[in-house]
Amino acid sequence: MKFFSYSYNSENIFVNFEFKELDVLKEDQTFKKCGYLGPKGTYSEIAAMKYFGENVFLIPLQSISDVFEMVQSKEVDFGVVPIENSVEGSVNITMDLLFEKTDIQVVGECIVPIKHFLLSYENLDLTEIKKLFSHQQAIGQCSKFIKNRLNNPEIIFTASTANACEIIKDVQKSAAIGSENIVNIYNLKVLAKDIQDSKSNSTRFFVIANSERFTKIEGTEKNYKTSIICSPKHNKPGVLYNMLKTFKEKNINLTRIESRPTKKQLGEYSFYIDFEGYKEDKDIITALVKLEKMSSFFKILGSYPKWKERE
Ligand SMILES: O=C(O)C(=O)C[C@]1(C(=O)O)C=C[C@@H](O)C=C1
Repeated sequence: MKFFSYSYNSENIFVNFEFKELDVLKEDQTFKKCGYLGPKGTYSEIAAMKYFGENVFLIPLQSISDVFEMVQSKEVDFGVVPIENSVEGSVNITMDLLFEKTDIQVVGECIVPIKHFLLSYENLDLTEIKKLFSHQQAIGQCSKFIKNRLNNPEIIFTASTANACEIIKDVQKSAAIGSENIVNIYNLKVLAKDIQDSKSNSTRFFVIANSERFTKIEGTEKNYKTSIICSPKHNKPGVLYNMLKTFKEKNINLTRIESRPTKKQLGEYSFYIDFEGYKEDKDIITALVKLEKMSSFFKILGSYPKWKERE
């Protein structure tokens, strides 16, 4: 497995990155390792720093799928992946990998306010931008700004916002959408600030770990959340109603419900449900046992302390 490695000049300005084999890190067991969607300067990195502080060694990876694989193979102890945004909704790749991958547990959540910047290596007027690069989620979160303030640039989706900043280096009259953090890393010019459509734009991230390794992260039981996935056994009237009734019967408060196609047959869905409480609470066990009996697919993703901003 490869990861990004960075070089900086004497003024601490990013000059280059290269891929290195992960083996070089295996020697260093002092820090826990956390993989995230890189390169350096992504919102995923901000989420990882916010969640772990100085307590982990951050390893930028090339895709969300690599983050899952590295956690699965225990090459890293944790992974941080985006799960949903307040404007654009679910991050489908993460949803699908949570469904598909075994040995993965959700052990934490983190919410990051997302403030997008329009960045370039050139001093351009907004209407001079011919090509605009960024992650699909970021482009979606700035759609009004792009439509109203730019002159219909070609839009190119990239693996991440930071990846967009690397690519535009070699493209004339181009700009990227990314975070404020990235400005100094790549020595970019800021063409516009706060360009997201919603002032309260924020993204929720999951912290994942290998289920074999994981021991409970401390929190007071009443402040836990649990995430599950279930697909109803039969497609008949009232199925979803009956599933949700099991939560009402035990007075369990749902905080999110989303669906994804099962990919087997049109019209068949899996439901991703988050609710308050710990997976080993008595009432929650009762509700989940009942729910599992109604499901053709059932998976407890994990219980984790509700996100609280730290002072
Ligand atoms: O590209 C990045 O910077 C990421 O960390 C990915 C990602 C996402 O997939 O939603 C994370 C937060 C923002 O919503 C935009 C992009």
